[in-house]
Amino acid sequence: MLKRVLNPSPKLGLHLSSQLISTHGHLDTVWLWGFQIVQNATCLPRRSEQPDLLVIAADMWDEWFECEEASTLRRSLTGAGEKVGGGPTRPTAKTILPRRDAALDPLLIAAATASGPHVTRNHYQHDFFPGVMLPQSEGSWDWTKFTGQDVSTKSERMRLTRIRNLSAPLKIYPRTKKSAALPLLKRLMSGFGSRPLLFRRLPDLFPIPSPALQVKCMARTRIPTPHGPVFLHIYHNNRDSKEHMAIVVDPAQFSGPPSPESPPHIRSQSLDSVWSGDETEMDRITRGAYVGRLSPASQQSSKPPIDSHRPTTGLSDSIPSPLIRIHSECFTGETVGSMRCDCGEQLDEAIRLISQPISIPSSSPVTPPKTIPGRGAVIYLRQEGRGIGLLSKIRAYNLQDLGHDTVTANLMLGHQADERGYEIACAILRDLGLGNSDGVGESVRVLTNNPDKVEALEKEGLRVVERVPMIPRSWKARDPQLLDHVAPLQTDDARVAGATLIGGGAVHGEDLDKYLRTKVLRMGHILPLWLDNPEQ
Ligand SMILES: Nc1nc2c(ncn2[C@@H]2O[C@H](COP(=O)(O)OP(=O)(O)OP(=O)(O)O)[C@@H](O)[C@H]2O)c(=O)[nH]1
Repeated sequence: MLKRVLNPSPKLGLHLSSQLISTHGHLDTVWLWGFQIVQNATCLPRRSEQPDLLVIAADMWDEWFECEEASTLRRSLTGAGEKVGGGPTRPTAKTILPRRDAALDPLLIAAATASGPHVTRNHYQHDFFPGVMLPQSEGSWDWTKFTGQDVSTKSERMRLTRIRNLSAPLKIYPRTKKSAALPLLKRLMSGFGSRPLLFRRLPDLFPIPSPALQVKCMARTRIPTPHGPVFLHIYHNNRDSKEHMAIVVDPAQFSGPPSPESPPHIRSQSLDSVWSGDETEMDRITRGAYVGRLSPASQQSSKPPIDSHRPTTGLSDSIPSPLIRIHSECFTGETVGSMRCDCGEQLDEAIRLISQPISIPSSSPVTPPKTIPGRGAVIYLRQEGRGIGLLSKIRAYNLQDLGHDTVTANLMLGHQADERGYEIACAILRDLGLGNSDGVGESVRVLTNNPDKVEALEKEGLRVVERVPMIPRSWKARDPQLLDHVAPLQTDDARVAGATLIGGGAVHGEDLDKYLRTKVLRMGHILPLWLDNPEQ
């Protein structure tokens, strides 16, 4: 029954669930999960993600609300009894929208109801399905009806006209608290049939408590880099479907367990824990829960609780806190080698700085200082384009070429200047025993010029003992005095260029200068501004 009401076109719904969830992580908005319920009401919650949107034919409302599946759904969403909060309010004529077609078109529904203003008609065409414009492709908007006939038929011509209408130039919808896309939704739905549809965000219907954030390290492995070995950790979480990462620098782990005077190893608690009673040694080793360096001759799985999670209160004050960086994904800067920004360079520089050996002064004048390997981590968050996504960032670049700066370009596209969040990063840091939250774990030094980042970390309860600036390499090259700002200090001659940074060395150029100036002048980044012309 629920299936019939919510999903008049099961084939379409199934396709959406599987394809969009797997390939369009940034669209994990409401309606998708709504469609998941449609497919199988018993599959909730999937990795604790909750649906937000329910699409239902208005004339089926009463029937749906009374049916057994709806009760099950309500119970599974709210974890409470049947009549939660008196139930949803009855639809009124005002809130009912005319239906556009006999079969629901989830692509349009998605476009119209996903909350971001980035979801425009253009977005619908280009992003949801690569083949959406091709009538013959499987991605055409209603392939349940697709019979392979050519476009000379009347219905095909009408459909193509509709699609063309949708390709009007990009229009920016202001971001509002509720769905910014309602006007778009109304326009999309108008003129197609008369059966009314209801759109309801599930949180409006039932108060759904959002689950506490959890992160879990799914796998870890050793990666040799030009700066030394690192351990790459892949994390899953129950907030989004992205694979965030931690790049841990801690080569001391190759030399056996730490002594009581040396700092603890930086290890993931969730990775080292036992996942199930029947987990074998090989299972643990394969997912990276091993100690030392893995080789054909050395295969020792970690046995929880392992030493790295011991309290650090007895540690010598002369051992500096681990150096960390919270880095946001930048495909253009890190993979393509774009010189519009310095993100690729920053990633490389962060790993280099964290890997620098640490000199610990001796308490006695006769004993020489001790050197320990560098230690810390880069938390690599999949928040491309300061959280607006790659597609919007690319559009923003075109607006920048028209003369707008990075902040204005974001705003013109209906985004905020910065849409990132650091909750997941903090949870990952805690899992690694870093951040000294609630008195557990070490406090950290953070590599950044962005004061908002430090504030966000501190708000999450992490203890930041120092902000270490990141000076762009090209600026350092122009003004050797700037070298003083980087600690631990290394001259450029001693720097090993990261092999992953396309072109190596420092990024530079007019575009980068504009970008960096905007960061300082409009985003409050703490960076001694390099000006070619001090009069400017
Ligand atoms: N929207 C937008 N994002 C950009 C642009 N250039 C780089 N980015 C993104 O900016 C993010 C890096 O953030 P930044 O603001 O450069 O630096 P930060 O991490 O806040 O600060 P630092 O820690 O000092 O580096 C990455 O996700 C990049 O993809 C741009 O022109 N527009």
